[in-house]
Amino acid sequence: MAEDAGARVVAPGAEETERAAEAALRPKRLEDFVGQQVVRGQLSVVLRAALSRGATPDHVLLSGPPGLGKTTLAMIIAAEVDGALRLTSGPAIQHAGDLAAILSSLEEGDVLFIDEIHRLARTAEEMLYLAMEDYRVDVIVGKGPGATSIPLALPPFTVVGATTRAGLLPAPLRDRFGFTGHLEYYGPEELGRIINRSARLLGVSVDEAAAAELARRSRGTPRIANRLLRRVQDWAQVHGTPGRLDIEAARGALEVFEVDDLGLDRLDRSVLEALCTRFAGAPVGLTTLAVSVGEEPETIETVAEPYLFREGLIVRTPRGRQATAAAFAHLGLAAPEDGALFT
Ligand SMILES: Nc1ncnc2c1ncn2[C@@H]1O[C@H](COP(=O)(O)OP(=O)(O)OP(=O)(O)O)[C@@H](O)[C@H]1O
Ligand SMILES: [Mg+2]
Repeated sequence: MAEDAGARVVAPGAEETERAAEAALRPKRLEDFVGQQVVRGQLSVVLRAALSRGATPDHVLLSGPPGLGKTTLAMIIAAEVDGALRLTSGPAIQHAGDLAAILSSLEEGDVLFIDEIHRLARTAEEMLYLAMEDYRVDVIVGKGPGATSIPLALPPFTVVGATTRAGLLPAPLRDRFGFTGHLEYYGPEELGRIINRSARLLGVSVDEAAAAELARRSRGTPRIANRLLRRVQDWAQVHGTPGRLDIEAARGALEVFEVDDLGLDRLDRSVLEALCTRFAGAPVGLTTLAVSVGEEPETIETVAEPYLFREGLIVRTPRGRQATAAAFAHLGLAAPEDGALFT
């Protein structure tokens, strides 16, 4: 999700240059992880049970839109069970051999984090099934007809998979995770807590009104909340009092960086505009919509749509995506009167 994050301040993807800033704000333990009550509670039981049994915890799958804390939770899991964290990702594993090399170097109690696990190569997927279920990997030695496969036993370890597209995971892979946590968008109160925590870590003071304004406009996403906070810090540095983030600084930064009243970014708005204006409120297929706003269908589906659905700005009908009356209202447009709208 890193492609276009630089262009839009509220894009939920993480950019390379932002990694350090993000790492500094990442909670390290489960108790510092704000919100996600359900997943946090479930994970806490899974981890504590394993710890008290002296066993490695079951494999964990984390799914949800970008920026909600999947990578953060993977790191927390490793810290909580005191296991070494090994990081890789679906796209980084081009061949089964790449995965075999990683698996055969694992040590007991390691936590293997596989980001974007839905993009794993098919051959690697099959190898992973075996490794997750039987703690075994078949290493192929030699080439052609003379190649032989040598089974290698692996020490017990935990796979933590992360995906923005749980629906794309083949069922056999999904079934090998003992626990699946679905991360949901955060509410304003939780985002407010995250903003206050981050401000403390950044050594700036943010007043209540400013924190509330940022929380409301962070698109339910901690990554965006933290990013907006840093932009407000910039604004205060240039136009206000350095280190003092008040409502004026918050509003100033939000205006400069074009974050609208609902926290929608340019992509969100261009999706809404296409649905409301170009297609006049009629249902539109995903591919047509993607072409119309000049983005990949996957980006529309994983980055923009989940939040627009949640906010009731669009609905999915059997004939495609459709803008709601709330979308027309948000754009300041009159909704069509012929009852064509879904809601
Ligand atoms: N519950 C939380 N409490 C505090 N901070 C959080 C929380 N969740 C996420 N963050 C912050 O948001 C940032 C983004 O989180 P993270 O990288 O874990 O998202 P992700 O789900 O892995 O996103 P992606 O799908 O893009 O990989 C982190 O830097 C972290 O500081
Ligand atoms: Mg991540």
